Amino acid sequence: MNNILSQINYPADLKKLTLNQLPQLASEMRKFIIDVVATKEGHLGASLGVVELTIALHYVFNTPNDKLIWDVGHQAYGHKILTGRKDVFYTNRQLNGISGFPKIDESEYDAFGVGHSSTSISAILGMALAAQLKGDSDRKHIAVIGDASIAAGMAFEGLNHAGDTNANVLIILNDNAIGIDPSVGALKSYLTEVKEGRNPKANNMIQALNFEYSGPIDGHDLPLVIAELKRLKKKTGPQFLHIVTTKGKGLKQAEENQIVYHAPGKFNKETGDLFPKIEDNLPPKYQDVFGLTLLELARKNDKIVGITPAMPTGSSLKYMMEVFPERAIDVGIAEQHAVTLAAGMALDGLTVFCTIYSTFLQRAYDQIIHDVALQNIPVIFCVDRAGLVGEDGATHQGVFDIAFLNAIPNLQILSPKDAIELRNTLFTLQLDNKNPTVVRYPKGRSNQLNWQLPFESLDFNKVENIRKGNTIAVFTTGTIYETVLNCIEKLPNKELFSVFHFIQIKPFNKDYISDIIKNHKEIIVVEEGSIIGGFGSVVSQYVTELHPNVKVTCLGVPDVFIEHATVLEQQEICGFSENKLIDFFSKY
Ligand SMILES: Cc1ncc(C[n+]2csc(CCOP(=O)(O)OP(=O)(O)O)c2C)c(N)n1
Ligand SMILES: CC(=O)[C@@H](O)[C@H](O)COP(=O)(O)O
Ligand SMILES: [Mg+2]
Repeated sequence: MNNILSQINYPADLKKLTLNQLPQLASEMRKFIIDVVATKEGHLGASLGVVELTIALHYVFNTPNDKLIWDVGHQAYGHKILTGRKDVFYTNRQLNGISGFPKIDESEYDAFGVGHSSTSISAILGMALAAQLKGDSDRKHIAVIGDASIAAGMAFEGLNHAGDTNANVLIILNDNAIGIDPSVGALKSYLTEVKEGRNPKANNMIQALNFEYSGPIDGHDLPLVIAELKRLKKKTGPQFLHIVTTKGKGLKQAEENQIVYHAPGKFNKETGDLFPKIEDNLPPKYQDVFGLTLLELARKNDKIVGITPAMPTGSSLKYMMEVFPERAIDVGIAEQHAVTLAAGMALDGLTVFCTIYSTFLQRAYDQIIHDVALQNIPVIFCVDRAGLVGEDGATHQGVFDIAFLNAIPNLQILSPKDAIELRNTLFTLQLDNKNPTVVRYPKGRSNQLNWQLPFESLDFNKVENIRKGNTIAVFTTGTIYETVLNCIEKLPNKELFSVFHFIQIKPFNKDYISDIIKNHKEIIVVEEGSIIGGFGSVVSQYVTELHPNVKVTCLGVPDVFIEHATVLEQQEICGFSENKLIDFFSKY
């Protein structure tokens, strides 16, 4: 029964409620979020944890005039529901539906687009300083940031600057002691001690940065949170409020199993139980091919270490962490640190596998260039979620890595075509790796049930001729090769097409291209990455140089941000879904 929520579409409606009605609204909002996420999927635990805070913020402040930024934004479902998107919330993360993250072009209440963590303090400070410069002293500026996200370097850069201003900013630390996986680091220990009243220096760290600190308070005590926000609203200068919440609050299973219920997939909305997963006869996820193979290799090679910035579960480094906790490290949300830490360890003779999602590796670009490639340090970067990622959408696409990595000297870039090749790539690299190397693999499952075969060493320079045709050479790299091959086998004119798989994108095997060109008139490149600067660009560059009469056509991700949808829909939009490829090839 959404008796109160049914009357609320905007904060103005919320403000008409009495304080006594708000706890009932909180419980209706939780039920609404659970009902929708149970069937449509998405991020659950974080939004359940901030229902009271969300209500309190929109009750006390004057949004959208006052600026409110949610760090990462995976906890902003309640915010979306209270700011005009309740009726379309069922479209969350779907094609043409609302985004799973705040987005400035979706609503005037979304003050800043988010998805990657730890940006909120800098952005809100920017707005607060802009207001000051424009002579607006009334506007308020609030950023909500989690305990895992505040530990990142960028958040500290923002705090350091904000504390040196008299800007009207309120930073709210939503401390639930967990990120996706349990929070780590000395800051986490400090916050735990503050919450438990064990730290005699309690709050000094924030106060030392010149913030007025308040808390820790119970973030589920709605009257208390409202009273505190009202008090802080009257203040000027940098304020910091520390609230303590429970991730998954209100759904027993989500509170008890916070890692799984961060984004649980479909579940029973009445009981909260996950639907039983029949995973026994499914091929492995690529992340598990990485995680389980690394563990297998680490058992035999004691030089192997693993590093993840805050994604032990998502990257499956957790398997190695369970068995070799001292050799597999979660550094928290700290991609830049992870890369340079890897450089330090590798320089001392360790075989370092640093696993980072493609989208989050963007944050460590300078570290890859300056700390690793420039010094030719043989770190092995395992770049997960490389390619289209589906429902997380534009902020999380792993489609730029080939383009941004290709420009870096000394780097070897590998894109195995399937699970077995990924497994053998990892095996080969730990035998003897002299250069910094990137191994890319996508989100989702492979198609190979029996993938744990005896290891084989690979020659990465070899280009594999997977199918022989007589006129057109189709070049692919990575797992998209399979879609390409399947399409070609269905064509009436299939005798035209040869298919080649390049596991190694860089250094590029240009000698082999000359061989291929002797027997083909034209080249088509298909890749699951940005067309501009991607694998196709490299092919075009060499072919134009060496064989200017040979035509090269590139299919890949066009020069636009690809929004949330399923991966198949995104492939359709980009023009390399099965249907689109069949249409394309059959015109030859
Ligand atoms: C730069 C970056 N690295 C990693 C992630 C993946 N990620 C999304 S949410 C999250 C944990 C956030 O934890 P916290 O800030 O404590 O928020 P909570 O989920 O507890 O509300 C992580 C690691 C990200 N979004 N951005
Ligand atoms: C909010 C966020 O950044 C993560 O939760 C991300 O959605 C994880 O992606 P995967 O689901 O692919 O692990
Ligand atoms: Mg947290």
